[in-house]
Amino acid sequence: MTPSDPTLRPDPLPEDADRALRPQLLDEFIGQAEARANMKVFIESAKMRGEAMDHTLFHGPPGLGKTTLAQIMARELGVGFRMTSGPVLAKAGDLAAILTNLEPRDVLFIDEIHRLNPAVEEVLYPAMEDFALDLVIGEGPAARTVRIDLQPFTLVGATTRLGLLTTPLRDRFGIPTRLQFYTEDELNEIVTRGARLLGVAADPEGCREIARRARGTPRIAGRLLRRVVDFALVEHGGRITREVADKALTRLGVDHLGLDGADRRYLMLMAEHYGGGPVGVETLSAALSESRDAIEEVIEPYLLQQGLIARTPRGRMLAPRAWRHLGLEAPKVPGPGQGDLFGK
Ligand SMILES: Nc1ncnc2c1ncn2[C@@H]1O[C@H](COP(=O)(O)OP(=O)(O)OP(=O)(O)O)[C@@H](O)[C@H]1O
Ligand SMILES: [Mg+2]
Repeated sequence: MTPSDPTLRPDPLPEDADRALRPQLLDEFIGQAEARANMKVFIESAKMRGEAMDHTLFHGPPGLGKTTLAQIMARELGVGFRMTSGPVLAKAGDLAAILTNLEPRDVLFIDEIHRLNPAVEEVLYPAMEDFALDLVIGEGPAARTVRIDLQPFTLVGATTRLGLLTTPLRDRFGIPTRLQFYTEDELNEIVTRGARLLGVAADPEGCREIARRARGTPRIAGRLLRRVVDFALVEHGGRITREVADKALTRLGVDHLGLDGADRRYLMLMAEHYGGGPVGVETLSAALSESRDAIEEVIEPYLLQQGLIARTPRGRMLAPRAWRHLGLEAPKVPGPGQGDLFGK
């Protein structure tokens, strides 16, 4: 396969420094202790057996390390890494071309696997199960199926929306792995390591402040670190202290819980216009001019994890913690349907 192949898009790295901060080996990867310990065993076992590792599905909110772990897997297994994504694979033939070009035991990474077109997904079933490709030759009554054997390979899928995967696809992954938001301590380690790799002087309290406000997400931690470095260099003599981090993050609109402008707009809308809910996601999407996907994949998971909102069958609701965070008084008389949260 040549680099000009449209299905082999380059790794989406927004900034060069991203590459420098990306852990290369399982032991450098901080956090996700449970997933990492399991992966270590599965990788070791596959190497001992000399077989392709079982198909693995990473799911969880954006920026938690799905792509990074897929690359680490290939490196630790000592096999090739091929990368594509659901929306890029338009036709069954696109995927067939990639599959027939794999070397034995290669890792094929399909990002956004919930966005595969159904015709492409059908090709994947026999490929995953039997390492085979079923080609239909001819049309009408003369059509017949020819089976082509593939090299054994490991499919690694990544998705932010597990619920959108079809059951047959989901069932074919032997190792489904959910990635969690990172703890403040883990992010602190990531930020400290990042500062070291970027060669900037940073106080422990400075790193801690960035970690606390990174929304549980390594990608955000890396981005905030780079912005704080900018402020530190230009306005504060180059050293990251707690004060510098706090000033920089406040200027960037990141509050003490790590919420950004989009998060606060979401919470304020619910508080000011809907009395704390329940509000349907479509209503929120229209009022905020954000896509429903962005709301469900990017904004809500962290707000839910932080106990700022709750999902109920009738829609989203603000939790008491969100009212306190916004500095607003929660309505005294629960609105209709608020019994779920206020213990009616
Ligand atoms: N455990 C970790 N330790 C250090 N850095 C990490 C860790 N996990 C992720 N990162 C960094 O965070 C960034 C985002 O990671 P990655 O691209 O793997 O996320 P993702 O889950 O694939 O996100 P998306 O869903 O948007 O594709 C990368 O720059 C990576 O270097
Ligand atoms: Mg990714």
